[in-house]
Amino acid sequence: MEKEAKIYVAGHRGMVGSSLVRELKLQGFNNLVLRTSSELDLRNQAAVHAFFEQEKPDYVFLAAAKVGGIVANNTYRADFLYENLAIQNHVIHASYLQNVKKLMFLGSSCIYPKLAPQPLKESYLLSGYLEPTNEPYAIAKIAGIKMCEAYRAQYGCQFISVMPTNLYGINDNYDLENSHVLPAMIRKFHEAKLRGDESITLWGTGSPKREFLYADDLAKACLFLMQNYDQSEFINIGTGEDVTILELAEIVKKVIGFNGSINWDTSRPDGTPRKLMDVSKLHGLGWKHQVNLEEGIQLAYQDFLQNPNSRK
Ligand SMILES: NC(=O)C1=CN([C@@H]2O[C@H](COP(=O)(O)OP(=O)(O)OC[C@H]3O[C@@H](n4cnc5c(N)ncnc54)[C@H](OP(=O)(O)O)[C@@H]3O)[C@@H](O)[C@H]2O)C=CC1
Ligand SMILES: C[C@H]1O[C@H](OP(=O)(O)OP(=O)(O)OC[C@H]2O[C@@H](n3cnc4c(=O)[nH]c(N)nc43)[C@H](O)[C@@H]2O)[C@@H](O)[C@@H](O)C1=O
Repeated sequence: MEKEAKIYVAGHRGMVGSSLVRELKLQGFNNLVLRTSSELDLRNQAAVHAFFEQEKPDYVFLAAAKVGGIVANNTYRADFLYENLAIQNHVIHASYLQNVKKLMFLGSSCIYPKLAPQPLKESYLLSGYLEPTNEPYAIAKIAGIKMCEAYRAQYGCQFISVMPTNLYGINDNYDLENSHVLPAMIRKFHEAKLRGDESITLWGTGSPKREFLYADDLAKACLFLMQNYDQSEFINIGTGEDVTILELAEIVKKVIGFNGSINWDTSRPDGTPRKLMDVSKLHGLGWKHQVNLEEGIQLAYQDFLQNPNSRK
C-alpha cells in the first residue's frame, strides 16, 4: 500500500474498524475514506455503488458487519444472515466494479465446523456441521470467503479473507445481553464490585474454551497481511492459545478486584466446545501477537473506565 493511497475502512466506528484507523494513521496512511452507517447504509446497494463510483478507493478493509455474542447471534438469526450477506455482497461487488487494488474481508473463527479437530487449520472449512447458535452468521461469513475466492478466480481481483479469533479491546460493545463474553465479564465484575455484591452470574458451564486476541494486535495483523499476503486461501489470525471460560473469569475477576463468587446459569448456551486457531500459516509469514491476555484485559478495563463513549 502506498502512503498516499485512498483507503476505505468500512465500519470505522466499531471496535476493529476504529483500531484499524488508529494503526493506519500511526503507520502514515492518512488518506482515509470513512462513513458511519447513517451516512452510508451498506445494506443499500444503490448507495454503496454510488459511493464507490464517487470515491474510487484504492484499498478496502471490510470491517462493517452485524456483530454480537452467542445470544445475539442465536436470537437475531435473520438479521445476522441478511445484513451480513447484504453488506459484504455490496462492498465486494462494488470493489470489483471500481477496480479496487486490494480488499480485505474479515470473517470469524465460527466458520469452522463445531466439532472440527483442534487446532483449526484453514483447510477444515466446510468439513462438518456448524455450531447452531451462530450458523446464520457463519453462513454469511463463509459466503464472503467464497465471494473473495470467486472474484479472484473469475476476474483476477486481489481480494483476501482473514479469520480472526474472538476479539476484545478498546471501543468494545458492553451490552449485557448482546455482547461477547469478555466485555460482558468486565462490566459484570465491575458493577458487582461497585455494588458490593457477593456473587455474579455467568452463562453456561464455564467449560468451553476460547482464544482471545486484543483488537489492536488484530489491526496490526490486518495491515501486515494487506501488505504481505495475496492468496486465494483465507488465513487465520489468533494467538494459538486458549483458556476455559472459567479460567478467563478468574483473570477478569483478579484484574477488576472482585472478591465474591461466580454462579453459572446453565440455561444459557455454551456454544462450541472449543475453537482454537492454528496460526502456523500466520507465524510462518513472520507475524505474532504482542499483547498477552491479562495485559489486554487491563487495557480494555482502563478503556471501559475512562471512555465516556464506551458502548454500555
Ligand atoms: N468482535 C469479535 O470478537 C470479532 C469480530 N470479527 C469481525 O470483525 C469485524 C468487525 O467487528 P467489530 O469491530 O467487533 O464489530 P462492531 O460491532 O464493533 O462494529 C461493526 C461496525 O459495522 C458497522 N455497520 C454495521 N452495520 C452497518 C451497515 N448496515 N452499514 C454500514 N456500517 C454498518 C457499524 O457502523 P456504525 O458504528 O457507523 O453504525 C459498526 O461500527 C466484523 O466483520 C466481525 O464479524 C471477527 C471475529 C471476532
Ligand atoms: C466471536 C464469536 O462470538 C460468538 O461465539 P462465542 O465465542 O460462543 O461467543 P461469546 O463470546 O458470546 O461466548 C463465549 C462463551 O462465554 C460464555 N459466557 C459466559 N458468561 C457470558 C456472558 O455474560 N456473556 C456472553 N456473551 N458469554 C458468556 C458463553 O456461554 C460461551 O460459552 C459467535 O456467536 C460469533 O459472534 C463469533 O464469531
